[in-house]
Amino acid sequence: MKLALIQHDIVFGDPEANYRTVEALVNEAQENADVLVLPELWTTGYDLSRLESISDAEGETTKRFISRLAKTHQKYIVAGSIAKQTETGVYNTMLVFGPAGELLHEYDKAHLFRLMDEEKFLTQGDKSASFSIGNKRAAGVICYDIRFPEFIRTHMIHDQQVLFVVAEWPKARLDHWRALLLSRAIENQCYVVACNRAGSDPANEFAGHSMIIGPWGEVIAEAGEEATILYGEAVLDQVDDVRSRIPVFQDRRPSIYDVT
Ligand SMILES: NC(=O)CCC(=O)C(=O)O
Repeated sequence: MKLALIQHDIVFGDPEANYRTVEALVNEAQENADVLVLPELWTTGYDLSRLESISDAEGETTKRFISRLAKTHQKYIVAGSIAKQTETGVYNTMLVFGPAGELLHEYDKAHLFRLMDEEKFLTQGDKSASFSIGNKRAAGVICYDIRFPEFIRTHMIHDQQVLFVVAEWPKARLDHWRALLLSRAIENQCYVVACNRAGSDPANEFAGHSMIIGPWGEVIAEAGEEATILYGEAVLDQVDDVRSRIPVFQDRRPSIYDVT
């Protein structure tokens, strides 16, 4: 699986500008990738107080836009997340498209991050984060979700081999970002493909440092702080090798774990 992680600087509260940037970057990145990944809330950034006017009704505009790009280039696109307006509230929603332009998966961020006021403007979701890319099982979560190992584990126990993470993770906690991603990869013996944004908004400077980590915890590729496209490859058969070397999934004893 050849990957391209589009770590760009999001224009605050300006979906049209962000569509233009993402189209150019997808056109560039697709030449060297099978799967392209975008960051969290890439159409609006964290301009949460204006979501009434700038969020996407049912995600329809973004769905049409990404579907067209996926179909034109015949690639998978893990299209980060967007602010999706619905009758029950605005959700922070991940979209995944296949190479025929088909919507494969939609996931609403389950854990809202109070430090960035998400709970004041967004509604939390409770859908599954698991999906398939071709015949490979995967899961995809959004930023703060990576602080909940029990949530990630429930999405890795059915033979999922890769965990996608899309984020707007601030520079102030870069060390947490790296440690949490490495831990999720090592404990779940899976690839972690994590796309963060670059740049800043009125409240935060963001960390960049998108990462591709292998199932043994090895860093396959890591970006710096600046806007860039990070390329790398995931050899998914290696997941089975690692899981047979240290059979963590067979050795689990869920009957003695009380996480309630
Ligand atoms: N956008 C987010 O969910 C940020 C999460 C974060 O910064 C954290 O420390 O957790």
